[in-house]
Amino acid sequence: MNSNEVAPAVRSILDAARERPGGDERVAVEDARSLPAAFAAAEAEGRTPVVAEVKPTSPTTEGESDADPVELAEEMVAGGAAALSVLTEPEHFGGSVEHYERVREAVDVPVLRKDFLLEEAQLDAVEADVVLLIARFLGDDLAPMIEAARDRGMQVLVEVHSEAEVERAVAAGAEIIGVNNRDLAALEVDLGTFEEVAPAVPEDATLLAESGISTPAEVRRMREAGADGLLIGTAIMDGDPRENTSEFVNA
Ligand SMILES: O=C(O)c1ccccc1NCC(=O)[C@H](O)[C@H](O)COP(=O)(O)O
Repeated sequence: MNSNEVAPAVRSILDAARERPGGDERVAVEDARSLPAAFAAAEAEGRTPVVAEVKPTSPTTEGESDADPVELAEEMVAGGAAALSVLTEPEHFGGSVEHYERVREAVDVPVLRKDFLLEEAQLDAVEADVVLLIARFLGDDLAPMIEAARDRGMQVLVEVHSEAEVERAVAAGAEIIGVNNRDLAALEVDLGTFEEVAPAVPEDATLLAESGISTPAEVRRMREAGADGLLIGTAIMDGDPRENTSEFVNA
């Protein structure tokens, strides 16, 4: 990976990620909650599968939410979220592993650990149902990181932004794939990215559309393009998280 090809904010995120320590001991997750099963259950109940994100701030957000992550998470679940995503990146997103632990303890849906993981030991910072691994940043380390996460009992969401990255993700063994509409080189969002890249994802993979989804019409657009589920942060955090989640779930 050439970190010069990404926006300065992303370079700063990666520099911080390289410095972050791992856990003291190897974790083993015995009771990981299945993300595909949670999506299937939502579908069976007529809900659009939404992964609602607890995202206190970000490089593209003004200000920082000081709301309690557990209260936010409970509101999102009450609004019908099939799963949650919790930022554990502290420097640029206001997240923490403590937020993750408290949220996972408080809810019974699968919880994605959203971070910029670069080293195997960083998987050991907290027991997680699902971890995000970003194809662009892991290069040849993608397959060993997927294996290391699975060895610990975690599911893996592999994030891609192009057809070439889909091919790499599939070759590395990815079964849950998220197409990020946010270009990490320029931090611009284009929902056309999902429409362009989704056809390259194998039918049997669980496919998520990530980033920039801000209206029910955009949820429907992503679903028509093949999304099994949607990852939505900013548009749920902005205002009433329960009402916002419910609007997307019932899109
Ligand atoms: O959200 C950002 O500003 C951001 C900047 C740099 C790298 C990653 C970033 N976001 C990470 C994410 O994956 C999003 O939090 C997630 O997909 C939700 O996106 P959104 O619904 O647009 O908040």
